[in-house]
Amino acid sequence: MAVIRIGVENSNDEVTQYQMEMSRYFSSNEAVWRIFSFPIHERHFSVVHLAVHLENRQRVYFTAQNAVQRAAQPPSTTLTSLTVSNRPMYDAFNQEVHREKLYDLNTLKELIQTNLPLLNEQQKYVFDTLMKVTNDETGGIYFLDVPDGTGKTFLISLILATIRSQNKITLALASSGIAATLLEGGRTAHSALKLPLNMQSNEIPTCNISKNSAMAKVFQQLIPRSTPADELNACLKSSNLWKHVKVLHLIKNMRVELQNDQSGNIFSKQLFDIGNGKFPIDMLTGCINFPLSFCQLTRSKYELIQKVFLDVARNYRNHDWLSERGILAVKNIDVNELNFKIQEQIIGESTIYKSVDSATNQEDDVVNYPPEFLNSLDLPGLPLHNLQLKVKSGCRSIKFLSSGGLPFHGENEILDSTNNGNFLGCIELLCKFDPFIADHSRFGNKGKGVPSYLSSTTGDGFVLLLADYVKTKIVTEIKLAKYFSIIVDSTPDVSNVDQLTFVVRYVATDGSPNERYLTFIPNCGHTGEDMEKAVVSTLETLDININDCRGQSYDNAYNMSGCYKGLQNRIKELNPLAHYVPCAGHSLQLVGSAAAESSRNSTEFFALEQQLYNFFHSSTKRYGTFYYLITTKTLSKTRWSARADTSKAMYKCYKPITTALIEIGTSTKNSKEDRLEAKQLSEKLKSLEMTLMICFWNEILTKFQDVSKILQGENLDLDQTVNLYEMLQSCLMSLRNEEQFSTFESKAKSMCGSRHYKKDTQRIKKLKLPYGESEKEHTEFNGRKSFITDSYYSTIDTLDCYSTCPMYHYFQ
Ligand SMILES: Nc1ncnc2c1ncn2[C@@H]1O[C@H](COP(=O)(O)OP(=O)(O)OP(=O)(O)O)[C@@H](O)[C@H]1O
Repeated sequence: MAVIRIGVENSNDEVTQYQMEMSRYFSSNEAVWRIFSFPIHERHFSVVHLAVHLENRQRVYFTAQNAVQRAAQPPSTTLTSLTVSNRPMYDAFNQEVHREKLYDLNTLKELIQTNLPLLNEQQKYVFDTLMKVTNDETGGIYFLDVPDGTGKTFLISLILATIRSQNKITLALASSGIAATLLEGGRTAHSALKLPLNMQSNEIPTCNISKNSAMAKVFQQLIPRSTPADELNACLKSSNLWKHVKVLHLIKNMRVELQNDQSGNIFSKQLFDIGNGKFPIDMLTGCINFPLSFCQLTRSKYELIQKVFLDVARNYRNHDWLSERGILAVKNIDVNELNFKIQEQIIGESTIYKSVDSATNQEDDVVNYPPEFLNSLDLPGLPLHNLQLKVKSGCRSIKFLSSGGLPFHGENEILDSTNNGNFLGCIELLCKFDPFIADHSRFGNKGKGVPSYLSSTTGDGFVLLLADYVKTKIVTEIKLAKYFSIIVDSTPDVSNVDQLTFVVRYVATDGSPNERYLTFIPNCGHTGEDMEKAVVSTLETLDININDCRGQSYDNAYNMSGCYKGLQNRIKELNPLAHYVPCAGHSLQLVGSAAAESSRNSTEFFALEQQLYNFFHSSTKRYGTFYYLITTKTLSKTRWSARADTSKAMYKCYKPITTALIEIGTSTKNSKEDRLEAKQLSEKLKSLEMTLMICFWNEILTKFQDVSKILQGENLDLDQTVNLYEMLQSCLMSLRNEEQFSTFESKAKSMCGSRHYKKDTQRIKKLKLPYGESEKEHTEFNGRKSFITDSYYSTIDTLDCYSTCPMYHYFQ
């Protein structure tokens, strides 16, 4: 604890005493609090522990150097600054004057015209007295000694309006924020007079009241450190100033007068009597005893809740019922306790929402005002840091829809309309089971300009909040993990906007590998340089240090993998430890694509697959009759799973497909073109070469597909990748022999019924021999041998080429 000691000359100097003990803050509120002997407002205790004294938050400003400098050149106080003519002060003054002249004169005049004739006799007297001294500019100190309900707010508002309507300035100041809100243009005294309460910019966050100043003398008078009797003597009425104060009274209770509320009248008188000390004091406890006629007293908070909020579990949905009742409490702590007790009686799961508090001036104040300190504040007018609520169905629906990537909105945003989309549909469904949300939904969505929790704007806001929350969580995890790798790829979305998908991988603190999507970057360009800018700026925005990047994985396109201008090399120039690993799944697809084009028979085989797909899908009738024969997937260059599915379907349903094609080709119910196309397809399909291709590719693609699926798993490591490749390679190589080919061949022959290769049944072309070569020197393969060499082996060799390709070495 930092203690500032000030030399003592007068032992009765209360200000010094306090400064000596605790370095506490002083204000007039303190005086009033002590005079009245009860706290007027929880957050307005004038004796406040400085941040300097809060545990673990010490702020010590004085060092050996600045203490000397401070003594030589003391900083100017708010008051002394006023006397120095400087530009900022002048501007601030003008601003204040301007602010006070902004009132709408017509509205003020209307208010005066309406309320002035309503004043009762006492109010009129007070009004006339105060307006006279204002107009005469004679001035004075007036004390309005009035009990509650006598119309002081009504009267003061009228006085303020009258002065302001004359284009004059009048300040409505109150010691607490709540009191200030009751008056038009009302402000707290410390805000309007710039009393030094700003602990952010003020290095000495105490009142600048020097020991011998006039203000210190006032404090000495007001707050003696003695017996209650001394304190009474020191109250405002005993002050020297009091003889200059003119006291005005209002007695007539306007609430009773206007509403004819006699119980209110009795209560008001009783309060008055308490104030005047007319209630007897219990000698044992020193407290006053309330008479039995004083209100309806309850013995516990629970009983009070039962009396005011009877059967709240059922009635809370009735807003009119709710708006008629409330429990007032002096302290926020009691208000919160009552709230929780009432809430407990309502059925439903409650959720705690926490505020996100941070100092706006990130550079300096983050240290002085840590979140723990900000969260500990219990400010009037603001919810607590921990807010417990029972409304969440709307948020849950948003979470459900966004996690499933489902569209939210429909053609309109009207509840109970058929085309209002998934979100309002969910709400309508919830309304059937949750009475609370059903009750809330009766406010509906009134449309533009009327805020509603069910509007698309609010919904979008929630989605953004959820996205932000998830993103922040991922970034926090990355920072905890420290090292990470990035995966980036671009692809056009459904609206044809090119999106760069940004994914990170990291090992969480529990040792599990995590792969998380972070963001989409639209239209960032396709060159390595463009991509580099996008990646670097994204990491910067997310406050992730690129130096902690240990890996990069992209597809094998040149702009990504290029060893000079590719993204991988550019990132490596920034951080040499960011090793590049090409996408294993993508490498396999590329090898597969090359193999599919390695021989004429392979190309024809995949073309036939596509033709069959088109043929069956082009007619709904055909599709309806034969849908079970074919896969619904069209071939894709990059998605090999589609090819694997189609080949499998062709292999498994070879017989039914050929039969169906023959049926279509011979039935006169079909058009000539369809019959012709079906015949051509069935002939192609029944050829020995195509049937061999079906058997062979089915075997290969099934293996590729299995490996590809494992390669896409998020828990795969590089060792496993290399093992998988090696396994696939040895599988392929085990197929590369005539014996294995014979197995495929006999299977194909039994499937299609044909025993001959096309080449063997065709007329042998006469060869054009180069000059000097004889026909004997030239060996012509038969159909089988040609197929093995040109199609079977060449496909296997192309597939095997990954073992020599650079990607494979990367993995190794
Ligand atoms: N002369 C008047 N004519 C009509 N209504 C009046 C008059 N004076 C006061 N009222 C009404 O009486 C009610 C109580 O007045 P007001 O709130 O000004 O009293 P108050 O002394 O400030 O009360 P409290 O001490 O409880 O804050 C208000 O509804 C106010 O509009």
